Amino acid sequence: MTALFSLLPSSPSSSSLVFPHKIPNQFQFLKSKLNSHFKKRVSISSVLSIATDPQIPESVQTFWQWLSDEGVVSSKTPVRPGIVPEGLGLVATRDINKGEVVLEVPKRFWINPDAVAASEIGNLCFGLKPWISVALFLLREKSREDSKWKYYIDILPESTDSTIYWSEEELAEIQGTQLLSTTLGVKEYVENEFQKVEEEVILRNKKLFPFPITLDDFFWAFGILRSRAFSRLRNQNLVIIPFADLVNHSDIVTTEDHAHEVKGPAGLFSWDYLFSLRSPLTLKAGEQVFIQYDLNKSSADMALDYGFIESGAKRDAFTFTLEIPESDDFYGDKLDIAETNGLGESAYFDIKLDRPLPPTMLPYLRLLALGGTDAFLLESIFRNTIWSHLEVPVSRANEELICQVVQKACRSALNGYRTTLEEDEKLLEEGNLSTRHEMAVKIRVGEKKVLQHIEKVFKERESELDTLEYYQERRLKDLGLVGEQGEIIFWE
Ligand SMILES: C[S@@+](CC[C@H](N)C(=O)[O-])C[C@H]1O[C@@H](n2cnc3c(N)ncnc32)[C@H](O)[C@@H]1O
Repeated sequence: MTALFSLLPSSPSSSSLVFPHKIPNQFQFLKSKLNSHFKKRVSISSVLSIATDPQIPESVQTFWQWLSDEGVVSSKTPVRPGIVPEGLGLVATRDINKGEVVLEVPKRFWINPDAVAASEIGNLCFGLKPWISVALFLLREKSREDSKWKYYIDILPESTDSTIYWSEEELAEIQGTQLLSTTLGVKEYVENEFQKVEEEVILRNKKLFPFPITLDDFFWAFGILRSRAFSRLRNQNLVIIPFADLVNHSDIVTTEDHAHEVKGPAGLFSWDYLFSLRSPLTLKAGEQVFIQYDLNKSSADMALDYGFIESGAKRDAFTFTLEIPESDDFYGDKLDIAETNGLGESAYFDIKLDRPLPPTMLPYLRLLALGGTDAFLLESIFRNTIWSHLEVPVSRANEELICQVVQKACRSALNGYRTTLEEDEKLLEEGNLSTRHEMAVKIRVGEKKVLQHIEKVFKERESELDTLEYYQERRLKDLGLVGEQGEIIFWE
């Protein structure tokens, strides 16, 4: 029965990827020089008040000083960097109103494909995927003693808890999950892209890349992009904004429109585009500024991109990948119908616990299962109306088949985990898990709950098969051949 169509684990998203590493600090020898350089301006530092905070690492103080020298921050800036549970973060220096601008960063500091194009490696990067060109740019700037972004790059983390940085042993904790297959897919993707760019760009341009770039370096850059780039600005799909990227995420924030591109003063005598960040929350002095990174990301997306997940089940999800097999007798017709209705040979359906099934999932399932005495619906005369027929049950056999196949797929996915839901819940209750282990268990719990939920939905549907109305009855009704009570009307 399952041969009718296949249910695959979610496909690796080609979007996320990363890896940690330690790049030796090539700038150590400059430090004493820089320190004396900055000491001369202690008065400005104390106005900006972070030099007096012993918790703040020297690199962050130097970064702050640089922002001050460049006119990006001043004594009026209502936030400063702080050490918070999420690593570095932005802390209010005075009470801040909801919607108030907390920082503005001129375009000349943004790191994006435009910055790459305008740089020495612009020509080399022409035609590369935007993220790859920005990754190369970041790595090159990281190695340069005279980089404009040096003080910013110095405060970037070596890694996050993203699953792409996990060891084999840590990954074993997510065995059977979609997150594992996505993570492995992403790692393979990054490795392949690295091999290509190493051969075609890095090794052929030793003058511009005179330092070794390893796969780990490339993963580092990739991870920085996945966890820090802003993507929803006007005209900007991939942009790193130094300073603004210190802002952490909180699920308390339920809107996403905090970042704006505005035109404004960007120095003493110049105007430029500014990245402007507004606080979505009212804050008291000393409280942390938070934003919402992405309302649509699942827990697995968050784990992969940012290396953390929220508590609570609202991001728990399972992606069903359905596919019209080429071996299907009606492959061509089904593909045509799917494509005419905005779907394809494969279709992905993200299912969440508290949400109804995606609206096109049942029609697509019914299409996949269509055959036998229902196959007449695939004939070309039905082509304009077929989708509306698929939006409601087609026949008992068709509906029964989809119920059984989906339940079977859920059970098989549930059997792929090393632990049961009960065992996972006990582990969480007992506590004492490392950050990554806890994340792994929560991901397993989330996926299993969604799978059990889907199984239940289709089990209930299967129990209602006798009460559903199918195509033939609807057709008879349309023709006036069935009465109000469902009785067939005969004529003398
Ligand atoms: C845009 S950066 C924010 C600045 C970052 N905290 C730092 O130290 O540089 C995003 C990263 O911050 C951390 N982060 C942000 N929000 C978090 C949260 N609510 N819980 C745990 N970590 C968080 C994660 O490591 C994430 O990859």
